[in-house]
Parts: sequence; C-alpha cells; structure tokens
Amino acid sequence: MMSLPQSIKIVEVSPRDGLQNESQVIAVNDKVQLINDLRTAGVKHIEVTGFVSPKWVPQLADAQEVARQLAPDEDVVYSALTPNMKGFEAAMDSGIKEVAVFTAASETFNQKNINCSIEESFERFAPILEQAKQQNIKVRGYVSCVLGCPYEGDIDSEQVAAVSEKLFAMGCYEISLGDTIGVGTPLKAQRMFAQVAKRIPTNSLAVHFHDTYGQALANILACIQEGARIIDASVAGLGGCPYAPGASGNVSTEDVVYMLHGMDIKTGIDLDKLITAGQNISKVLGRSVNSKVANACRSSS
Ligand SMILES: CC(C)(COP(=O)([O-])OP(=O)([O-])OC[C@H]1O[C@@H](n2cnc3c(N)ncnc32)[C@H](O)[C@@H]1OP(=O)([O-])[O-])[C@@H](O)C(=O)NCCC(=O)NCCSC(=O)C[C@@](C)(O)CC(=O)[O-]
Repeated sequence: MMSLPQSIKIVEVSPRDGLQNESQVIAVNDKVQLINDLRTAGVKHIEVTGFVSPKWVPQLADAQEVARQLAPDEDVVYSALTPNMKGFEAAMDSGIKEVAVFTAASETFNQKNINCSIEESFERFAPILEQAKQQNIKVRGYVSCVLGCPYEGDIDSEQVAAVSEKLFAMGCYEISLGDTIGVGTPLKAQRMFAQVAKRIPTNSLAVHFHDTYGQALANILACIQEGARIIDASVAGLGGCPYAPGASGNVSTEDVVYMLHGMDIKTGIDLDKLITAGQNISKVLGRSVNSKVANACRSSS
C-alpha cells in the first residue's frame, strides 16, 4: 500500500491562471475579493497576478493595482509571474515577495507563450534570479507542457527533467510541472514525475494539472504516490492559458482538498469557506461553479 503524507501544500493559482484567459473585464476589487476569500478559507500560498505584457495578456494589465491592494498578512505568501526583468522590477515596486519564472519543455509552446526559445528564456531569467537572491526574494520555476504540447504533441520526460534541472540549478526553490493542456494520464504522470525526481528532490517539486480530459485528480494521486507534496489548484476550476488552444481550467481546489481530507491528509484549508470563495468568483464571472465537490456539497446542504 502506498505511503501517504500527513500534509500537502496547496498553491492556489486562480487569481492569475484562473483569470488570465477571461475576455470580460474583471474589476480589481473583485480580484482582491477573491484573494481575500481564499485567505479566509485558510489558503497560505496564492499566486495573485502576473507582471506580463498587457499586449500579450490584457486581463492582467492591472497587476500593479491588484498587488498594491493586497491585505498585509504575514501568514500568506502572495506570489506573481515575472517573465523578464521588466516584470520583476514592477513586482518589486508593488511589494511582491515571491515571484515565478516560466518556460516550457516544448520549444514551439515557449515561442508562442513568451516569444523566445527555451535557451533564451534561461538567459532572461538569469538576472531575475540574481536580483532575487540579493533581495531575498524566493523564485518558483514553471515548466509547461510536461505531458504534451498543443503544437508538438508528446513531450519526452527527459526533456522535462533537463529543463526543470536547469531552473533548479539557477536558483528556483520550487519547480512546478505543468500539464498545460490536461492530456496526461496517471501512469504517464507518475513516470514523468519520477524522471524529474531523479534530478530534483521531491519536496521541491509541485504538480500543476489542467483538467481538460478529467484526469487531473487521478494524476495528482499518482504523483503523490511518487512523492509529490505540493499541488497547484484553482478554485472553481478556473483557468487556461491564452497560448494553449483547447486547454480548459485547472483542477478545482475544492476537489483536491476534498480528496486529500478524505485520505486524512491535512491542507490547512476550510472546505466550506473555499466553496464560498469559488461561488463568489463564479457569480462575478456569471457562470456556474466548475467543481463537482462544490456542487455536491451545496446541493446536499
Ligand atoms: C515575455 C513577453 C513580455 C515577451 O514579449 P515580447 O513582445 O517579445 O517583448 P518585448 O520586450 O519586445 O516587449 C513588447 C512590449 O511589451 C512590454 N513589456 C515587456 N515585458 C513586459 C512586462 N513584464 N510587463 C509589462 N509590459 C511588458 C514592452 O515594454 C513592450 O511594450 P511597447 O514598447 O510595445 O509598448 C510576452 O511574451 C509576455 O508577456 N508573455 C506572457 C504570456 C503569459 O503570461 N502566458 C500565460 C502564463 S504561462 C501559463 O499559463 C502556464 C502556467 C505557468 O500556468 C503553467 C502551465 O499550466 O503549464
């Protein structure tokens, strides 16, 4: 029987990954309310926005305003994406204390997403990591397309491991492995995770599953069996990357938390309050909550 951890770290990505692909205008107040609802639910790691080019991702053009309205909270880590030094400097000016750089295991996806090759992305990240070290800022590294690419199809796990290892060696303290288009299945996910874990300690690896094919929870459990202890998720299953056609939302945090609590794995999150957070933002977006657990809990109460 597999050995299960006592607790798992949840990294909530809804304010950034969840909202970045929305075409409708979402007020800064509503984004900040989402972040506050997540804090109320006990979420301790929240990716609040991305300091990316507004020409590339218009929805995050308000990054500085969102960051400046964050409630001071010593128990919560607010992080933000920074693709280059311009983004890093803007994040620092806005008081952000943890940033994330992002590249991919697929050349084509990387070109479409950040307009450079994988190798060039490392060159862009080098000064960010240098500055971050001097300023005592933690840097997370994302690797996209770890189980498939919308342009190149299957991706070799060895390539995922090599890109991850490079980010880790450059100073990223945590590497998040992204199944950007949600095509992974449990054994493939487990083998990919194991391949990366040959080079990076498992306590520095996160998994980031989109749920396009309904495989995300199964993939997460498979990776937990392989030693994963950090899970990215998005309340109400919000999410999608503008440069990954066909990709749907992230795995919903409600579903992840329900599964983990059901296995006696602690997350520190109050499921009922989390469901409220998902309902509130779904109301703002004018759509129903994309979480089986949230819908089941509310219809039975
Ligand atoms: C990386 C760039 C900027 C290169 O874009 P570029 O066009 O090559 O950059 P540039 O340096 O030529 O700049 C173009 C314009 O953008 C401005 N600019 C340049 N940088 C910034 C910045 N940081 N903040 C604000 N503005 C910026 C810059 O000032 C200039 O403005 P102009 O002079 O034309 O008026 C662009 O491609 C970009 O912003 N891409 C971001 C795409 C993105 O955010 N994708 C979604 C996140 S990744 C994801 O979702 C996957 C993940 C992480 O969730 C994991 C998974 O699921 O796999």
